[in-house]
This record gives sequence, C-alpha cells and structure tokens, in this order.
Amino acid sequence: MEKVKAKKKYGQNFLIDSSILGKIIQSMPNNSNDIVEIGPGLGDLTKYLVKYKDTTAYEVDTDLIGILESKFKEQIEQGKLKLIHTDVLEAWDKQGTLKDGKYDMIANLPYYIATNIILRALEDNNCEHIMVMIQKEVALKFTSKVNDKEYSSLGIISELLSSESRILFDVPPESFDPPPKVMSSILYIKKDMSKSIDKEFKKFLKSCFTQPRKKLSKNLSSVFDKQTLSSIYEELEIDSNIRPHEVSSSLYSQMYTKVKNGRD
Ligand SMILES: C[S@@+](CC[C@H](N)C(=O)[O-])C[C@H]1O[C@@H](n2cnc3c(N)ncnc32)[C@H](O)[C@@H]1O
Repeated sequence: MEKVKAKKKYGQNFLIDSSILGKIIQSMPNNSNDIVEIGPGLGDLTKYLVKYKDTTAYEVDTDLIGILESKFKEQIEQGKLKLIHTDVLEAWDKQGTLKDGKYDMIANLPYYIATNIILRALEDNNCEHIMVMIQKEVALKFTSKVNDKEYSSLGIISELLSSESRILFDVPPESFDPPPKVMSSILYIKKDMSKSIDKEFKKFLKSCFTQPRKKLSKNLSSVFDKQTLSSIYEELEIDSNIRPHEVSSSLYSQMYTKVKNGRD
C-alpha cells in the first residue's frame, strides 16, 4: 500500500482484507446498472468494481485524487471510471442525484456521514440498490423492525422505501487500516422504486421519538393539540398507551397522512 497517512477528518479506514473485498463483489446486484462509489480512497474496492461495471466515484480528499488518477489512468480514458473530486453531500445538494440514469451504490462509507448518505440515497430516485459498509450499530438501525430495541426513524424510513433491507455480513476492525473502534457491517437495501415519502415525514418521526421510552401520545402532545391527537388515535384505533417503538411503519405513515390532511 502507498505511504498515505489516513485522515481522521475524512473517516479514512482503508479496507485491506481481500477476502472481504471478494465477498462484497460476489454480493453485487446482478443487473445492468452502473455503480456509484463514495470515497474510493486508495482504490482497493474501485479496482474490482470497474472490472464489472462502469463506475462513478466521488472523493473529497485532494491527495487521494492524484493517486487515483494515476492508478486508474487507463480506465478513466476508456470511460469505465469517472472520478469526481468533491464532497458528495454538496454534489447531491447541487444536482439532486449522483448520476443520471439508474445506479447502485456500493461503497465503504466514511462513517461520520454514513447515516446522512444512506438517507440521501434512499431519497435519490436514480438509486436502486444500496450496498454499503457502515458501523454495525447504524446498520442495525436501518434494518430494525417494530418492537426491536434499535427501532426508530431510520428503520421506519428504510422499511417504507424498500422491498428488502438486511445485513449481509459483519466485518471486524482488523480488516481495515487503521482499524476503526467499532464493528462494521455490510448493509444491503433493495429500494421499492414505486414508493416515496413526504419531506415533512422525517420531522413528524422526530417528534414521535423525542423521548423514545415515553408514551407516543406524550411525545406528540407537544406538537399537536389534544383534540387532533385523540381523533387520530380513535380513527386509527391506536392504543393510548402505545410507545414509539411499538408502532409499525405503516401505522406511522397512516398517522402522518391524517396529520397532514388535518393541516391542509
Ligand atoms: C472508509 S474510507 C473508504 C476508502 C476505500 N473505499 C476503502 O474501502 O479502502 C472513506 C472514504 O470516503 C472519503 N470521504 C470522506 N468524506 C467524503 C465526502 N464528504 N465526500 C466524498 N468522499 C468522502 C474519504 O476520503 C475516504 O476515501
């Protein structure tokens, strides 16, 4: 490996275990979509991705861009790799999507913005599959279901926008250089492209989980008046003692629709 000092501020933990790289490649969705990789780093995953699919890679670190440009000179010239030097979140803000046409996201994500990236990918209409390395703790949140300990807005949003979400396998710290402090997992989400959620829905969920162990009605009482709340509970036949982690994603969606219609 090149003598490159990993930068903490960019969440750089380079994947050095070739068996894990092989497992990621074997699990790639079998379709004709191009790939978007966020944070190619030193190109260890990129070199496998470009063998199979055209890839667009977003990298923020100027020092790494130089290394990648010389390492992948041929693939860049052949149009197999498009290297974009920018902060991926800024690219999303400017363009609304990371690529024209359908794509799958495959990446070992910078952990400090992993949750944000997955939420943006879930909302990006061109992204069909998400297969990313993240902290295990965050992967458990995105795959959580009603009544699970980790169940919260991330599990609800992911369930409402996907047809499948699961952890493919775990990856220990020693598979990286430098090793992260936490266990990692590969999260896989197959989006249901017919579904979408309202922008305000996330805010509504935030209110629902302000105090996760308290009754849902208590959390919502600070946002909605008593009468609106009791009519929603009544119409949807919701138990007044229910707590936020006991409400299914579809019931949250129904509650939100009622709240929204009440406001319009
Ligand atoms: C965990 S490392 C993964 C590196 C490489 N893909 C690997 O598996 O070894 C995360 C990568 O994301 C890059 N990165 C961090 N923040 C970014 C951002 N806002 N936009 C684009 N890339 C970013 C880092 O510079 C780093 O290359």
